[in-house]
Amino acid sequence: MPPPAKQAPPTAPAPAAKTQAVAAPKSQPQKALEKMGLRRDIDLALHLPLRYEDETRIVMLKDARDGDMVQIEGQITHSEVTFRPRRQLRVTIDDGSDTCVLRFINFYPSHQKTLSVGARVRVRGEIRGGFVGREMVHPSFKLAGGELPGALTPVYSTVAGLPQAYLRRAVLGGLGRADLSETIPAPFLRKTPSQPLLSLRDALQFLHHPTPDVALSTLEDHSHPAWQRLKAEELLAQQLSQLQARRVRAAMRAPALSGPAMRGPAADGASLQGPQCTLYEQLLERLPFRLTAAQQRVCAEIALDLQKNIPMHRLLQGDVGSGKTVVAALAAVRCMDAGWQCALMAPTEILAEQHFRKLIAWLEPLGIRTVWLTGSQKAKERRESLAMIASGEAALVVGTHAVIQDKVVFKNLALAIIDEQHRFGVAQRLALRSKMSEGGEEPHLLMMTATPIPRTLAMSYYADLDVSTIDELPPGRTPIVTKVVNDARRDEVIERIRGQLAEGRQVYWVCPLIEESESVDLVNATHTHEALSNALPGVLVGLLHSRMSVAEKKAVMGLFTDGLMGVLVSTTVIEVGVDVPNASLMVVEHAERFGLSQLHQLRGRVGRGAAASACVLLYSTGDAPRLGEMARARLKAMVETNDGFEIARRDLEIRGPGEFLGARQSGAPLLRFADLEEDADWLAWARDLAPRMLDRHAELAHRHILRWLGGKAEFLKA
Ligand SMILES: Nc1ncnc2c1ncn2[C@@H]1O[C@H](COP(=O)(O)OP(=O)(O)OP(=O)(O)O)[C@@H](O)[C@H]1O
Repeated sequence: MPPPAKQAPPTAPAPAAKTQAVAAPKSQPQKALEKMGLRRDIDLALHLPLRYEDETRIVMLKDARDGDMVQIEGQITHSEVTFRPRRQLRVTIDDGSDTCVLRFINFYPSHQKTLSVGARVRVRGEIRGGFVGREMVHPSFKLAGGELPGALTPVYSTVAGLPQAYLRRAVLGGLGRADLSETIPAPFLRKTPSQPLLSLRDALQFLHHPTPDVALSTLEDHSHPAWQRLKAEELLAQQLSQLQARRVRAAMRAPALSGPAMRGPAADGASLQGPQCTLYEQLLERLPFRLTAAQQRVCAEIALDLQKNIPMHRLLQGDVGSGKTVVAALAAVRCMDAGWQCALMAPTEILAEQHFRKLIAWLEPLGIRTVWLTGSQKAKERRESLAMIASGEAALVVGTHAVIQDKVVFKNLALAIIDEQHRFGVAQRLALRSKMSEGGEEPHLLMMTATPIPRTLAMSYYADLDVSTIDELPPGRTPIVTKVVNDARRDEVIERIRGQLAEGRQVYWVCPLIEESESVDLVNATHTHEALSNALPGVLVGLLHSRMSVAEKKAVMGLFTDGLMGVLVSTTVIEVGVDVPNASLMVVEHAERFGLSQLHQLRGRVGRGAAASACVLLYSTGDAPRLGEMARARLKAMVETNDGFEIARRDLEIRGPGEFLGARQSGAPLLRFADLEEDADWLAWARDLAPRMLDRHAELAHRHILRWLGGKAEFLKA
């Protein structure tokens, strides 16, 4: 451990920039605090210790056992710099009961000065049985004297550039300044008559600086009353904000899309069900398949929402390949039947393009004008698209986030469909809402995701959304067979590719990186592309990665979609949404490096047609004798199940909910302290309290939400 760097004594964290006339440049620790999201006093106060150190007691050396973390106090009796086995400072301390050697491999002259013979010092570290007696290696130390602290010393999680001592003082400052006044109305300050809640101030004071008599296990397992208060607070904030979001939405107005306004025969003149047939009916009639029962159910749920004059906020979740796109298309034509416009956005251009291709194939024959809008488009084409959107000539707009840019003005937008919503942050969703609301009316929102969320999580995190689930795959799909194969057996895999190609099928090969920047031993997409091209003469092998230009990507994807390319080597740009039913084999290289949900998404690119499909997960252990435990658990789960919900459940088990939802990115209010299952009682308490608080103590409720959500609470204003 290097010697502790000397830090300038931290002042309290800078006040919010807004209140300063001239913003002073931020120091590195201040920047680090911001990076950790510790901006407001309350954020600092809620940054709870990872663990504690006990500096409240001095232990006599004779009572300390090897392995104990102890604080001792005594006199330095000997100090020397030795050079064997290497340069180090060795100091002997005597506390009257025994002696101990303090060893420092890295040291500064200041160490020698403080630890000079005759000095009385207070030292904290782990006692070990050393080669020549008991020792402490790199203990912390200071001159003896001064009172012992009355509380345990907190140790916080931190980042590079933010020393523990600075963070401690910042948290202490935050704790002192934050508004911790009571927000829970008095009658509710207990879960049961025997369980009154501590005040938030007392709870936080205690958790940051617990008295030494506390049973540490109650802090570790969060059963301590101070922890209970925090869990209750947090769950209440979550319930309040979700309920408030629902109420805000209920007060908003959206166009009620009830009766069809646009009737007429199909554009090609073929009247399908007589002249009065709606676009919805026409599209259904023209689909080459029948909707599954699950698709019919969710279509009905959406239809019901669209008829209301409050905006729909619905999450459509379904496993990979479960047929969400056609549900979206049917929602879109419902909207057009009523004479309104619809927009569909995807997070990447490849995905947006896939949707565009599919949708024009379905909708153009019905005479529906669909336009394409992305950032990379030529100015002229873009101008034309914008004009058609503004005039209403375009009934459907498909694109990337370019759809929510300022220049886009809709004539009458009624429905916005967002694919893979977890990739769109809350900010983008809000931009969409504000941009599209006109004359006090908001569009209906349909968000689609192929990462199913386990029910308990969905209920808690997306309680402000309604959730529709497609829990059934279209008929005739043969389950994908998944094999985990050591990278040493690559040749066999290539043989298998030959077999698939001979049957007229196509193959994906996915690699994690495109250049050898992160790890020299990583086989990258470029090398693999070269190797496969050599191994498969006469076969068109394509390469797709995120650093290619949009036009290049489009060209490669086009060749693969049209069946002209046999093998597509790719980085994870194809992870979601790509739909080429003729592809029957997916090879994932370095599968051990991918997350479970990501692997499932990748596997979902095959098995989309009737052909039997397979997924080969190539793994490599590098220099290690075997794979790490988590990697093994992921690969095992992939072999054992094809069910996206089960995969999501296991992913949650392996990673924990924060990681699972992509925490900050998702913008969903995640729980930091409470656990939905463990704290079911508090959840019930919060559910019961939230509506009463909003009705009768609106001011307190608002303060409570602000305390926990900060800026994110903006959109909860009525
Ligand atoms: N009811 C159905 N019967 C048969 N085939 C269907 C049905 N619904 C959709 N399909 C087809 O199944 C394939 C997958 O559908 P779609 O692309 O809509 O799935 P998705 O849920 O969006 O999948 P992903 O999340 O992987 O993008 C498409 O080729 C689609 O035409």
